[in-house]
Amino acid sequence: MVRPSGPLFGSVNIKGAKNSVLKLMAATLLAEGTHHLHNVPDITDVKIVAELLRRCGVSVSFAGEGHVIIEVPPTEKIVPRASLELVSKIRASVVVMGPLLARCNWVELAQPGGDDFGSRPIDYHIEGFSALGATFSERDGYLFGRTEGLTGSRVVLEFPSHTATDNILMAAVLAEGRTVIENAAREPEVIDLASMLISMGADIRGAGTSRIEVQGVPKLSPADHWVIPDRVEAASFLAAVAVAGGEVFLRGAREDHMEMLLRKVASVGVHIETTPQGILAKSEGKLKAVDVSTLPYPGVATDYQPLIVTMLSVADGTSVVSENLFSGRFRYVEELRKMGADIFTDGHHVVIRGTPRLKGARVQASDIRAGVALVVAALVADGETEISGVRHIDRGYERIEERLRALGADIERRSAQDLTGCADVG
Ligand SMILES: CC(=O)N[C@H]1[C@@H](OP(=O)(O)OP(=O)(O)OC[C@H]2O[C@@H](n3ccc(=O)[nH]c3=O)[C@H](O)[C@@H]2O)O[C@H](CO)[C@@H](O)[C@@H]1O
Ligand SMILES: C=C(OP(=O)(O)O)C(=O)O
Repeated sequence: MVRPSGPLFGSVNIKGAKNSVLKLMAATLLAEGTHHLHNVPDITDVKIVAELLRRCGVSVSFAGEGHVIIEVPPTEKIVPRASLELVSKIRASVVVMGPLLARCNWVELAQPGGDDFGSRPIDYHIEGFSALGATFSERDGYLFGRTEGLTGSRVVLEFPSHTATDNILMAAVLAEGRTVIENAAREPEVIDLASMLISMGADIRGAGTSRIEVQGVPKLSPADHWVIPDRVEAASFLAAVAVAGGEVFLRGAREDHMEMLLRKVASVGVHIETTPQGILAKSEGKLKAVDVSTLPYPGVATDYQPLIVTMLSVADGTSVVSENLFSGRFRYVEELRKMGADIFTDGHHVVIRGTPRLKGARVQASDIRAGVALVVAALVADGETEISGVRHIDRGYERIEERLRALGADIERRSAQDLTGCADVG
């Protein structure tokens, strides 16, 4: 439940990146022993990957304050299977494939289906593993991968897929010989994964560029690694300040990870100051229209798109936002319309005619960023907004309502029983 709150003030600690930590947890499978991860956010997706690792025979314990201890057994004690129950909860579970194939020479994974915003195939992952010498078969909705031992090869990605790059990288570090990944994803989270793998003894060059070279090593050692800050979480708080106005310090947020977004947000009318400790965002809540296209990193990420559209819904003028990664990522637009946004979609474009205020409504979060975008919209919506499907937000945001409330937002979490008329309350 959100009511308009006026400007936001204060400081918020940006937590560890969801899209990094899930891969780092999977990467621990590559080395026997005790791994330590720090700055791990307390979010549902982390709990699901922890459960997935446990079912593979790994021990995962949460030691408090973002410290997670992962104990990986010898190869013969690892069970390289990921069940439908877990894979269907979190698509990112596909990233256990690379490490399990590399470590155990086989893997069994429930086929990840579509997602909250459309079809998300894994053909690039499979093509990459096949180039390294794995073979695959399918039965009863499960994928079976086998290899006599992975061998380095040249992998050319048709598109710089983020998790395909992570997955192939993790498979390649223990493969025999040299692997080159061409048209690799360049996201900061790929660099974070490569840094952790290098600290474990992997030989990787070029992470963060389109060409990653890996020289396989026979064995890796356990990791002790700090997760990078979550740039999408930082952008979410930034969007909240942009629409509500105020001055908020995003402690830990890294300007070098979100340069293109910061440029766009500045052109919308938000004043940004960067310091080594984080990013200061100031806004009078008076925003200007701007056109935006989503692209792989270093372009403006698709994960920011619902937040950008929400900001532009209350900006002065008409904007066009083009979504170039996921065709189905506009489901929340209908919910923004219920809140009075003057907005329509045309193929992979959304046209937004800004209005000064929105109005409270009963709306439904369809995915993680859509959910948080509706929370942001509700900060400038007259009356009360009831957002259901909050479980999507909890996938990647730690106690979002408490942290927004600490900045002055009027927001509370109610249980399903407290809310009326909602079929699906997260
Ligand atoms: C856990 C995680 O890190 N999730 C992020 C990751 O998802 P994810 O890694 O799944 O997204 P990809 O970068 O793979 O997807 C990019 C595009 O490639 C297509 N594709 C991808 C793989 C494949 O085998 N075949 C194929 O056709 C996808 O359908 C999509 O159109 O990057 C996305 C794009 O920045 C982000 O929105 C997600 O938050
Ligand atoms: C789409 C996202 O995540 P996932 O790929 O895990 O669904 C996201 O983080 O915005």
